[in-house]
Amino acid sequence: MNTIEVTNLYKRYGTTTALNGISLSIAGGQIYGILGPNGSGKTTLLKILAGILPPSSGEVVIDGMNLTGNSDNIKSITGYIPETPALYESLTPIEYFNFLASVFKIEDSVLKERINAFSNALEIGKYLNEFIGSLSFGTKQKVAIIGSLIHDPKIIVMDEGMNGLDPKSSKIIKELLKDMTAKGKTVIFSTHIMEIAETVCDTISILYNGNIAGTGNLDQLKSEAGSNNSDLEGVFLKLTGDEDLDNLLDSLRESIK
Ligand SMILES: Nc1ncnc2c1ncn2[C@@H]1O[C@H](COP(=O)(O)OP(=O)(O)OP(=O)(O)O)[C@@H](O)[C@H]1O
Repeated sequence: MNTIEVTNLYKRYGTTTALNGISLSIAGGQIYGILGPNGSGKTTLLKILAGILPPSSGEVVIDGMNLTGNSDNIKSITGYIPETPALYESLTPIEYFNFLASVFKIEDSVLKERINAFSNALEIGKYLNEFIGSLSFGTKQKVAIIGSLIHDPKIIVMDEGMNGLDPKSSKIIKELLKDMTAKGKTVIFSTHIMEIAETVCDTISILYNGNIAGTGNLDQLKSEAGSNNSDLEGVFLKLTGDEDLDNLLDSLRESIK
């Protein structure tokens, strides 16, 4: 069974159509990448999948539950890492994790074990009692990631969640995501970093102007784009309209000489 079925999904903000009737099937136990140029609808899609933004129309079924009327249940099985961590600056990470533990009813001993394991792996032990507002962007991102995983969610939704992480932490998170999918969990994440998408994702969907421009593994995307010799960047550019790239570069070079 697919963990997530999206059918004919639309999201409109006033006169802007951010998602233009997209359909997707996301099988469980895989890492699913959402790529797309700026403004193509990635954040909108991920927020809808995380149950924090209502669609305008269309159907989303997650783990057998229709999103409409079940967003609380869906939130309880989902961990969402936003593009920019929205954390309580006046709490310490420990206070923030304790708050989440009370929301998700996590036992003390389990909570302690998870905090220890995550904070050792991501090397944030010395910041656990500092105010979140005083932490660097990358450390806040680590706190947000730990917070989103603290209730052991079945589905992890990351919006450019590896932004700001140093190479070691990024490697640890990538390995952790692979371990999680090996245990049957599903990870959906957006990124602009082709290397991450290419090395981590089992399946990739490329969004363009609120539509799906292509879906599949790298080989399937290459044949969809008709560019068998390209890497993911080449495929991405092909599927998202690279026709005027040379003209844009030429006129830029003209203007800076
Ligand atoms: N709250 C909002 N109100 C009005 N328009 C919005 C809102 N959020 C997003 N949009 C618009 O919807 C479209 C899709 O935006 P979205 O943030 O989903 O794209 P994205 O692919 O995540 O972009 P980026 O790569 O820049 O983060 C854009 O045209 C954007 O301006």
